[in-house]
Amino acid sequence: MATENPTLELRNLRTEFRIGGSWHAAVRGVSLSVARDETLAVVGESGSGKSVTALSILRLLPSSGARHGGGSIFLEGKDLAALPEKKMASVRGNEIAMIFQEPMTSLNPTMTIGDQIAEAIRQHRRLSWTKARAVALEVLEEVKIPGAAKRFHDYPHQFSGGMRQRVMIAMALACRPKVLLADEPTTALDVTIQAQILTLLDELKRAYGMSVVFITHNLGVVAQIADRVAVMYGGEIVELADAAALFARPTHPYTEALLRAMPRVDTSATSLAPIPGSVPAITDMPTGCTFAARCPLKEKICEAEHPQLVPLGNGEHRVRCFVRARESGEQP
Ligand SMILES: Nc1ncnc2c1ncn2[C@@H]1O[C@H](COP(=O)(O)OP(=O)(O)OP(=O)(O)O)[C@@H](O)[C@H]1O
Repeated sequence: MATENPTLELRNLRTEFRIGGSWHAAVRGVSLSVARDETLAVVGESGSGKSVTALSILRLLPSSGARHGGGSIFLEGKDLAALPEKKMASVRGNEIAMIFQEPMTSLNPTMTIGDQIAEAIRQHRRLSWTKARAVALEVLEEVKIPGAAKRFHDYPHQFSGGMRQRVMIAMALACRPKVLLADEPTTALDVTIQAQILTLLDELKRAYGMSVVFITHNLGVVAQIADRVAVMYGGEIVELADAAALFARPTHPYTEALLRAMPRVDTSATSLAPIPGSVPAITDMPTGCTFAARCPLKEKICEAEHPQLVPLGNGEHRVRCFVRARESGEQP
């Protein structure tokens, strides 16, 4: 889907891992774009390639056993895949920041919260400790930590899970990145705290004019935060659409199955429909459609040929499915 002047754009990105002496792709030709002020949710089951896509953008994959298998990663037109490592190091944290599911693993338990944020700022900006601490306090206030000035001197274990995630967000946003990659940042939190963090991220995105890539397996979270959605399966995007269009007209059978597996608060239905089968291993990718083995609509062609991501109607909605494309009159 074309986004005008995207901040971040992936074109045909491919990432491979070496397993048992040969290379296998975990990200298989992913193209997407995210504009300023936009939240793109990347959704899919465990193993569908969401995290590897995010780590590939930051070039944070292990240097042995993983490789860039092709494609480009444009940040405001600059191809990160082609940058020397030294320049890439300054992009990380400065222009693109990332937050993860479990803040405790990223925080230093022996250092106060304030000093950790100040240190993160000093890695990218030439500021004195006094100035960096002042900026750190400002960002702690921006992420709405109550009594920020006092909590500045506390250690990570003195914070609740939700407050620790706010600290991680403060640290990520301290250098005003253009892009925030958020990998399941609310999964470990209870629903109320999760909703508060999603609201905070949305406010910060607007305030700073950021682009957010939000990775989750939870369509409920997608409904709360996303402007657009990329559904991933088997290392590929299988459906790409505006969030409203995706929920109104889910088209790929995998998206439909994800929606059926999603708990709902607006109906009395209590039974969820788990998706039978599992995501294929990267060592065992089928030649045809990656979802064919689990698909209720499967036809002969689905096992024999690989479908392309084709536009439906006005092109804002795309799907990688022979059957759905044919139904809508498109040729995959
Ligand atoms: N270091 C690695 N070496 C080999 N294979 C890997 C490695 N990291 C990830 N993979 C494989 O790449 C595929 C995609 O994994 P990825 O972590 O991106 O999925 P995901 O959709 O983010 O799932 P999760 O929500 O569990 O993180 C999986 O099949 C996984 O086993």
